[in-house]
Amino acid sequence: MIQLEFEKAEKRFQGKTALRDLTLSLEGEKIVGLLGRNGAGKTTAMKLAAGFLKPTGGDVRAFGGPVFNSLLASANTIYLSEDTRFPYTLTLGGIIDELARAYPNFDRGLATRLMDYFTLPSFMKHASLSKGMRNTFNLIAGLTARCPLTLLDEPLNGMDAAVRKDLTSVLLKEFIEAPRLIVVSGHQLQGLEDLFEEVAIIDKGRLLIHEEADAFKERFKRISGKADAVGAATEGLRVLSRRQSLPGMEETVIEMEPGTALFAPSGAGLTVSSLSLNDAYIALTGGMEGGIDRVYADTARKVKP
Ligand SMILES: Nc1ncnc2c1ncn2[C@@H]1O[C@H](COP(=O)(O)OP(=O)(O)OP(=O)(O)O)[C@@H](O)[C@H]1O
Repeated sequence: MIQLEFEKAEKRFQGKTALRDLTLSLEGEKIVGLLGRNGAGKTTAMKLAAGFLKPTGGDVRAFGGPVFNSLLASANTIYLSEDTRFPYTLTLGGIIDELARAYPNFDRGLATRLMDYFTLPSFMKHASLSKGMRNTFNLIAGLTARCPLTLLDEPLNGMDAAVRKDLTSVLLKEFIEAPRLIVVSGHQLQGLEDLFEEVAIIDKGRLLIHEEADAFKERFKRISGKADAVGAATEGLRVLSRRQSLPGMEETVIEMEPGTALFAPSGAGLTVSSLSLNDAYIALTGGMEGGIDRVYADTARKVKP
């Protein structure tokens, strides 16, 4: 069974620690969402998993050993991001030929049909594609290579809504057709959320949470209503954000301990709703209390930064 393991993995770049003490085990055929804000360390973690970077501390292992400098790991892993470039001289058709030579499970017929569907002419050069087209081609290549470990870094960046929707379906169909461990990283993964079996959240270079996606989502609730009623219902709970929606009205996001239930008295006029996975992780990794409203309020009141 495929297993990707980070054990106290650390990556420093000239004094800057991008990732620290990351211990995370991803196991089996599933789609995992690796989420985090800008600069959290997602790409660094993905590149460590791909064996593109050498950890400066700890270990990253798959296929029976450390992935860095492992030919076995390279042959069984594919990493693609919007920054992935192919040799300038190759056309898209030429890249498909090379991928078919490199990856034994590569489904060339499907890759070609998907390229036709997404209007990616095989005579075009990769470098002349638009950002969205390049990412679409990279995602098609990454999925049809059918590698046991498939690492997709921000795969839907730059795509329009229709293409995002279609490629989300491709991702699901590909997983059903050829189950494998697919790790999808990003910070804007709307549409993909329902495909994740597990989520791992990185914040400021550290692992914050690794949990089943459904259990994770269930723990976050948005409670809105009259400010005093919201305050009473959320007393003693972990409040992640609180904002005034209208004068006297409040909207609060809370995180509950696993296995606990929320007591919201009926008749208090409270609305309790679940959060999307995206909203939940944003609330969890939120910056300053009060959000952007606070910046404007402080600026208006001339509070020193
Ligand atoms: N080659 C490098 N040299 C110096 N610092 C780096 C290098 N690569 C990444 N970093 C730093 O490491 C941190 C994590 O970067 P990383 O690209 O992994 O984040 P990310 O979560 O993928 O961010 P984003 O969502 O913005 O792409 C950032 O502070 C970044 O500036």
